[in-house]
Amino acid sequence: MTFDQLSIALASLAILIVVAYTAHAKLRFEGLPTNLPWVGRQYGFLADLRTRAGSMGNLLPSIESGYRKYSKAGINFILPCFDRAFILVPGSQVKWITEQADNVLSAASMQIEVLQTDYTLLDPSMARNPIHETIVRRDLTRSLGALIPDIHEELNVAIDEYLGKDTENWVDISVFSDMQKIVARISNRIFVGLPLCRNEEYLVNAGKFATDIAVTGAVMRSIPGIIKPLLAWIVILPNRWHLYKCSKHLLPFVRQRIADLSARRQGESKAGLNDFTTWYLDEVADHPDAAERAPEKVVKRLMTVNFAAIHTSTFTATNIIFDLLSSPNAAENIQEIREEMLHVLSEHGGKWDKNAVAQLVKTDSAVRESLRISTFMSHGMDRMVVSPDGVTMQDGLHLPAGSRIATSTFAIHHDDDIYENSRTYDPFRFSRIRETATMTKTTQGNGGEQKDFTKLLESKNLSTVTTSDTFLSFGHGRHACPGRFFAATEMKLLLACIILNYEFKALEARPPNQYIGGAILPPMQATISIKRRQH
Ligand code: HEM
Repeated sequence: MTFDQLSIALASLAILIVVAYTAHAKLRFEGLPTNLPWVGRQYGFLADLRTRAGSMGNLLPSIESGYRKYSKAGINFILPCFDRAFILVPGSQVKWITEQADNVLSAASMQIEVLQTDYTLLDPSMARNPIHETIVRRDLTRSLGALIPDIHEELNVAIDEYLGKDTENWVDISVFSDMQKIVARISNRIFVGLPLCRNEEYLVNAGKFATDIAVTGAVMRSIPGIIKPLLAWIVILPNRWHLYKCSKHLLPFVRQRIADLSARRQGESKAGLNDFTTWYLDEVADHPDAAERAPEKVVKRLMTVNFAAIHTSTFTATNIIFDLLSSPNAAENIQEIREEMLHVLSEHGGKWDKNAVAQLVKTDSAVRESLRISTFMSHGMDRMVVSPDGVTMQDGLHLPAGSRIATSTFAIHHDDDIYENSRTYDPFRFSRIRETATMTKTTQGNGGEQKDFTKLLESKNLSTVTTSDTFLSFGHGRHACPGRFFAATEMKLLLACIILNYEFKALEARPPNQYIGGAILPPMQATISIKRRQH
């Protein structure tokens, strides 16, 4: 086949997809409750097409306007997106979402649909039987204290390598790109350990695989059901390629680890292995489906958990740095955080451990505040109604099976009735209350006990890992991000390594985020100036 013939064939295929898609997408706006207001919908000539096109650039203005007009009055509204419509429920209904059983409102079904995981993760069982979630929720969280020295060591090696050691000159660094490299390293220190967590080829391709899932997931969603399996093999070629590149490193590693663990079980080796791969292999050692422990499957689990960890934490780390450096009084804020770090370190013999990290109250507040103001989700708590009879909400609205619901995460986080001066990054917004609680505890006598207790409870609910119906960056309820305990520790230690080792030039303005559909991406090209401190 000549190049021209190939082009004509591909163009015909593309036209076929678009025609089929248009017919297919029209159906997705049907079956919604008829008595709800729509926000962002176009009417008249080519209305559906214009509505979908309009949602591609930036959904946020529609969500914010619907939030102000309807959600604040406790009313649901319909938000049309490119390939489906969501019913956006008010913040007051978030608790109701968390109370529904998984066979009524499903988080997994949404992930399977949005990311098209049956195709993009290259194995439907990854999302349909998410054993890795249990491992993250249970084993990673349980082992976090013991892993802090490893995380800290890896951070130090990574910042030396990526941010440099020049104590004489100011250096411009690309924040997003360096954070991505550092996050991939730290995550893999706890997924696969040394030395693989420092293998550039593996890390780069694991990051690319994570991007593939988001990108090819969006493409796969646009392909109608009948021809989806046929086209999938072309669309997910990048996923297969990056999996192949990672497998070259992961497969020998996993095979060796299986052998080591088998030796350990027989008492031949006392190796103290403490990472995701070990926890996963221990978990599936007696699994009724032997395929779960096949090295190829373990590799896919590692790729899946890399996907869950890398972009989320990279976006967060990038946002924290830009928020801090462009905050009012940036230099003073950073100095205050630095003093807290030095004080806590000196109280813990110069070493970071679980208690020391827990005492970084101001640092924690700066992280939570950035997750609040710079959440990367315009909507969140996405769920699909999966009970065949649908479900009826507290306000009497019946949601038929197949409805997709979500809440306005960004608008809730930027509501002045919930957060005073909600559009200002105030790094100590959450620590001020926690500090007051501690002071109350030490200065009040017996009469103050009750107040003390209430304050302490309140303060506990303000740490980065605590989710609520007004703090939704990790979701909320049963499906709230299980990796958040690790992520919060990682972010605080990352900040400690950077702030204790470098000076920064404050930014005059926050480089703007980018908005694509419902996603809010941090600035990916922006740089900052840093200089290594002389110790
Ligand atoms: C700052 C970094 C992170 C952010 C902001 C974040 C955010 C989220 C959000 C919003 C959800 C969906 C919750 C819902 O639907 O209610 C989620 C789910 C999840 N996250 Fe994270 N995440 C982060 C880091 C991580 C890390 C490091 C891991 C793994 C080590 C991880 C593993 C997962 C998993 C497995 C789920 C699915 C949970 C379920 O459906 O039950 N995340 N995350």
